[in-house]
Amino acid sequence: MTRIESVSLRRVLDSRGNPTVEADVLTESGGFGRAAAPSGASTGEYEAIELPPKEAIAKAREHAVPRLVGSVHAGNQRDVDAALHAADGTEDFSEIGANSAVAISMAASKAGADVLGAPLFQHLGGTFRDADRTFPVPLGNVVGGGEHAADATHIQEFLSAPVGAPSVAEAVFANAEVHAAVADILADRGIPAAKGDEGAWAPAVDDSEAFDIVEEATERVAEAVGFEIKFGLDVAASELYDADAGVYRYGDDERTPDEQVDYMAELVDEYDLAYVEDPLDEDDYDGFAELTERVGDRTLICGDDLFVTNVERLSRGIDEGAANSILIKPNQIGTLSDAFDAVELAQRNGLDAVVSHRSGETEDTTIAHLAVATDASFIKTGTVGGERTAKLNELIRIAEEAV
Ligand SMILES: C=C(OP(=O)(O)O)C(=O)O
Ligand SMILES: [Mg+2]
Repeated sequence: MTRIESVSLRRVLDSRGNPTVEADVLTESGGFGRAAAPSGASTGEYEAIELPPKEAIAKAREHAVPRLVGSVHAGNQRDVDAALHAADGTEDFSEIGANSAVAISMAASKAGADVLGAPLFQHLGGTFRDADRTFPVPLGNVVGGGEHAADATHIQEFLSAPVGAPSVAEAVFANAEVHAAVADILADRGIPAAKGDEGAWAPAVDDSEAFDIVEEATERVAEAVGFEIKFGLDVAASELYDADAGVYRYGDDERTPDEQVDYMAELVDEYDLAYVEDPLDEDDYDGFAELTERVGDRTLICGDDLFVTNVERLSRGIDEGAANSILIKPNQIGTLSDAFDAVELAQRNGLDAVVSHRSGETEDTTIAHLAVATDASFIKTGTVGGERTAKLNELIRIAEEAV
């Protein structure tokens, strides 16, 4: 029923205006799925390899498409993803490109769901998925800089976290209100701001003023909506770390690794942060472990560049107590099966999963379904902008359909 009849690949635009890979998968019974690869800017050193889209498409047409067409069933995601690995033959998808792999993997999952007539979250989550389970809380990027905007904050993302929201929809709307409140506060202070790659405000303020602004915005909106809104960070600390000098650079200020751990722990307590992603460099398992030991009982310490959705790096992190949550980005590892394996390993060991977009995105909504299917605690997918609201609006629809 779900045997693959054709796989078409093309270049389309992502939200930064760069070309990316889009895949169409058609089954013999007429099931259809389409998906496009996102793309990071603050990419981790250990991520699967993204090839230039033209090259990724040519290689996938040569090696992957012949293995899939006529032999693999789109409804069996493990078989699809095993065929992609076999076609590639490397550890990091450097032959066909993780961008081709993830586009095909996600498109096949949608074609499988289409044949079944099931929503994608149900196809991925399985028939015994508990309909009563809670939904992921959306983390909304409201102020940011780093690699996502020039002349803005050093910390890459300040994330609104509406942890007390009674529903997904109210959480999504609250994040949009925090984004708007930030704009009002910036205007009151006479600070002009453009937006960064993910739609967050990117003012030329130092990080301490950004904390002040985001704290005020979340408090204001929490009071108006009547539920708790905390906030969190993606420090993206690998981008701040100067490995030669062994220090983190915040403009002219620098912090040693020990000072960085202290600084992060102080921020958690000063602002009651709900979430801290990549507080340390991607090679610093020890620093992650120390910080998790100090504040992991009251916040999530999340590994993005540290784990890159990779079960081997995650296993080491579990052994060493580095982090109590993992960021899940399917394109970091290349297939949905690999992403699922990372979620399962994390959850079996008591870590939270946080499903995430990339800074370069498309209208693709697969991650909204993935977050619900895996019972992820949080989903990080921006606040405003069409490629971000595509996922947020899909979450609202899923929540309506799933009850
Ligand atoms: C979404 C992120 O940014 P990018 O896609 O640029 O890695 C991130 O670092 O979590
Ligand atoms: Mg990150």
